[in-house]
Amino acid sequence: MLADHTVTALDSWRRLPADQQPAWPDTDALNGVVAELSSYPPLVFAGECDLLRERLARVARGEAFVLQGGDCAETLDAVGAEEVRDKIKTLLQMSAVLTYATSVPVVKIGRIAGQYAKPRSRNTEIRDGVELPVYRGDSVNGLEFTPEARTPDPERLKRVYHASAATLNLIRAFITGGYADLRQVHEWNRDFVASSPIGERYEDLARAIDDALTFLAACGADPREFHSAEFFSSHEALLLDYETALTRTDSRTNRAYDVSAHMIWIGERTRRLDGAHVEFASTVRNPIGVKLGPTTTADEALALIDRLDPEREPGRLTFITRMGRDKVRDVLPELVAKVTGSGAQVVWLCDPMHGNTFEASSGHKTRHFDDVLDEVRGFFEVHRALATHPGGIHIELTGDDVTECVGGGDRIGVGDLHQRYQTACDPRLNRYQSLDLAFQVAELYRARATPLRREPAPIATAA
Ligand SMILES: O=C[C@H](O)[C@H](O)COP(=O)(O)O
Ligand SMILES: C=C(OP(=O)(O)O)C(=O)O
Ligand SMILES: [Mn+2]
Repeated sequence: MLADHTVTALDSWRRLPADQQPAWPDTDALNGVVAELSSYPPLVFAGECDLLRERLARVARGEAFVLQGGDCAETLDAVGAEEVRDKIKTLLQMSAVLTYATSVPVVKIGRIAGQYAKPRSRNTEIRDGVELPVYRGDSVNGLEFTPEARTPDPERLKRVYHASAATLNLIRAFITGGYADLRQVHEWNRDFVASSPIGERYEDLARAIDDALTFLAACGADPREFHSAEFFSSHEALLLDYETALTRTDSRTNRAYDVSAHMIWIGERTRRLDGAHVEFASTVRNPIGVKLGPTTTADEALALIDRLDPEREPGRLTFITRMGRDKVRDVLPELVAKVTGSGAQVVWLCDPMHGNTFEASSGHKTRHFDDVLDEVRGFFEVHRALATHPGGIHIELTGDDVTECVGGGDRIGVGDLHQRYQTACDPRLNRYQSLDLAFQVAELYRARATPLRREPAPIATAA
């Protein structure tokens, strides 16, 4: 179905400034790796990318909700079955909460199976007077603070390809092998319920889902309907050599697809209109996301639509806004109003993580659960006021019991951060905080349709 990679059409980005690319010490070595990757099989199929685009089109039309989540930075040593299962489990539990409470389909997209490259604020890091290149994700260099580990090594790109393939293989096995069967709602909670109020709240919901499934079965519904779920992969398309090497021309349509993931997104630091990342994304047919930070102007958003979604095709373009809790209510309304006014039908997601990062007194990079929730609340308020669709959330999370973000139902404090601070880059919500957030988002979604001001009902008078 997929023909050989044709270099020429896909290399138009090379003429343009490409921000955040590693300083690979040996260009020949990089080119050798790129040539090898270009001959590897696709990680996902073009038809699957099309399916996600159709699912996202429903979201753009206001008929479905997106849950996109996973690590800030995946690491090559965390591709075990347990790690992948626990992330999937967390996303499935969140999705069950959201689906049940919102009564709309939840499109599940992992930041997974390819999320290995990081844009950074600085090029170097100084520790005890020693200055080394900053960690840029496992596809570029190692986290360890040594000159050897921090030197970019293109061989890592091949390791990332294989790790992504292994992760996708596990995901496909879990999802189609019955693990995502809705009748497993209790199973996903098994190690959680006794110990926590959120686990208990989830268990109540799982019982309600069970009852609903029993009722449907009694009505004659086919239980196989609930056997598997749809799950899609995504990552930031940062390293353009890697993404180009994994781009193939689909022989059905003769269009190029980046077959490293179903959806790719452009980060806040690389979304410049005259830059290489926007150019690359414009040449592939996958659903595309763009992160929009607080300095984004409405004109920039409209120009991004012209570049990335010239045909105004619902599902093609997703704006992932990450304004910060203190700015979302001021900045987002104009963007949403002007984009909607232009007639474009984009998906709006809220990333409440990246605008709310701060350094705790302990020195840890962290986020407060209340700030995360407040940005989501602001996002819902803005969409409610404009009668537009709050399409979903984009979260950094893990299935592990980490202590990286403060607050939330289990009240992690700054003094607790050192206990299990395991992230390779940004602080993630742990499983408890993620489920907590899902319950709160579900409530916000349910309340979204309520008019802001209710006029008193007219009193009926007898004729
Ligand atoms: O994940 C996002 C960015 O890569 C990350 O927030 C950058 O962090 P830095 O400011 O520590 O470089
Ligand atoms: C780098 C990231 O975000 P942003 O581009 O929004 O800063 C990220 O999603 O990890
Ligand atoms: Mn991040």
